[in-house]
Amino acid sequence: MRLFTSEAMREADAEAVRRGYPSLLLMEWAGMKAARVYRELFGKRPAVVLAGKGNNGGDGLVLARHLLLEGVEVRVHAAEGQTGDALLALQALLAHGVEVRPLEEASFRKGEVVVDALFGTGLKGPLSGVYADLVEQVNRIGLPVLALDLPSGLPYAPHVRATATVAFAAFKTLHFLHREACGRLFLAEIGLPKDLLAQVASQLEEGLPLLATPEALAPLLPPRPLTAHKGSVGRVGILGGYRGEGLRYAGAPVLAALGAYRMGAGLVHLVAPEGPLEPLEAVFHPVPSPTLPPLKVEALAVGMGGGPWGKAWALAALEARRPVVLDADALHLEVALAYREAGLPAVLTPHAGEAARLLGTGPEEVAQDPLGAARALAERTGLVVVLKGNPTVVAEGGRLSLNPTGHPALATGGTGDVLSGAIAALLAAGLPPFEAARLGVFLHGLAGDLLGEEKGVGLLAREVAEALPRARRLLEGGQAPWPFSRV
Ligand SMILES: NC(=O)C1=CN([C@@H]2O[C@H](COP(=O)(O)OP(=O)(O)OC[C@H]3O[C@@H](n4cnc5c(N)ncnc54)[C@H](OP(=O)(O)O)[C@@H]3O)[C@@H](O)[C@H]2O)[C@@H](O)CC1
Ligand SMILES: [K+]
Repeated sequence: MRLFTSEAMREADAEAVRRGYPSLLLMEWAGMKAARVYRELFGKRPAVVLAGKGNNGGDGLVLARHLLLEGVEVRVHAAEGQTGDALLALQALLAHGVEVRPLEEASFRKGEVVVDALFGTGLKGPLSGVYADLVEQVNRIGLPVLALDLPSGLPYAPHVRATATVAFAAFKTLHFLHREACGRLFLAEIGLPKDLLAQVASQLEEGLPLLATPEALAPLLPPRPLTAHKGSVGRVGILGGYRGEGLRYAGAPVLAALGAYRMGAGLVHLVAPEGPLEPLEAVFHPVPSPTLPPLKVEALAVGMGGGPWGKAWALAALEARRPVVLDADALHLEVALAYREAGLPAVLTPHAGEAARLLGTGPEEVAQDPLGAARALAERTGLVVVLKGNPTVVAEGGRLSLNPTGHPALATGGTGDVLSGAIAALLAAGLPPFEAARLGVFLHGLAGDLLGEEKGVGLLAREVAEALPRARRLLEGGQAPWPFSRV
């Protein structure tokens, strides 16, 4: 599924009009579908609708009319100065005898639901003055909020924090970059000519990001035939760990090994300094320094807990000439460029801080624009980039994919090591790096979701590895939960 930008959405709107499709019909459907979501979530609770003067406000005025017709008590506060379709929506509402009061006089009553129809895709900069005050008041007041198309103010601050958001025609990247502000997500089809969105998406020079959906990912799962044996389904080498200068990183490679096995690896070779013999299922290659012993593997994960050895591990692993996941201490520009030079498929898995170091910017800049940062790093290195965060972004060249799974409980030591091992297992099973990264990230996030729901905060990384088979089975069985509902 493609995620639209505001510009792409405007282009879709314009293309519909060029084809002779009346835009008022789109607005009518949008308001009607939003009213349907309102009734589903809030029944007959009274509504207070806040409408801007643009088309987002127009959608809100249509919703007000539909709620009214269904017997819901509605109060409306609207900005002045509607034109075009929004003006027609206002006239239709006034014809029902509804009083429309100024936005400045907006007030809120106990038991009401706020409908946020102030701004959608047409917002051009941060809110200020009366709009900023209103949005802050809505957030403070604690009533449930249904946002139309986008929570008003996004991507800037302040913005509405909604209970639920109904996206019209397509999801926008903002919905998945700001999940917390959107609440529950609904996608409303609003009657655009059938092939139009796909046509607009295909014409854009800079491709639209993908959303990683169960539908797209399930077919990538490596098959497990009856004849499978441990040498036929992917063998993984893990190179990591560090011992010296009063420091010892022993756990990270073990967690990566668990991630690989739980993602279905047939055999894991663990190359690490002398340490605990875990997991029992691995083949151990204790080494006194970062070197590459002869290994029969189809893919490698390198760098977890490597500390000052990280770069040496990564450069040594070049000799294996296998697809590789480069994580943590192996993340250096020089290393990435060496893999590119060697023509070896590699997946880099930085968090915001590591990505900032590789790009020569600050973590704040990366967090502000994760799509741009992931794309820039993928272009600079020529490799696949998994920029970990909420959401995690996977990039390869100009291709971008946002991941909708993942739980705040995953923010704990070692979960990144599990992810590296899991992606390496998928590489070893033969998936191309972009696909291995998308699938690994999705299942790792889903494992976190399952555990987060059951146990809440306080997970151990090894538990995330243990939950990977359950996540995989849900995806295989077509039961991986959708991150949204359609109306
Ligand atoms: N695409 C589709 O297929 C369909 C789209 N639909 C709907 O249309 C929505 C987009 O509508 P839109 O383009 O009219 O923009 P919208 O979000 O209402 O805001 C524009 C207004 O905001 C103002 N304004 C801007 N920045 C500001 C600021 N910082 N601070 C203060 N004011 C600011 C700006 O003022 P101006 O700059 O023009 O003076 C203008 O008045 C979309 O989200 C969806 O809900 C549906 O109806 C069905 C089909
Ligand atoms: K809105």
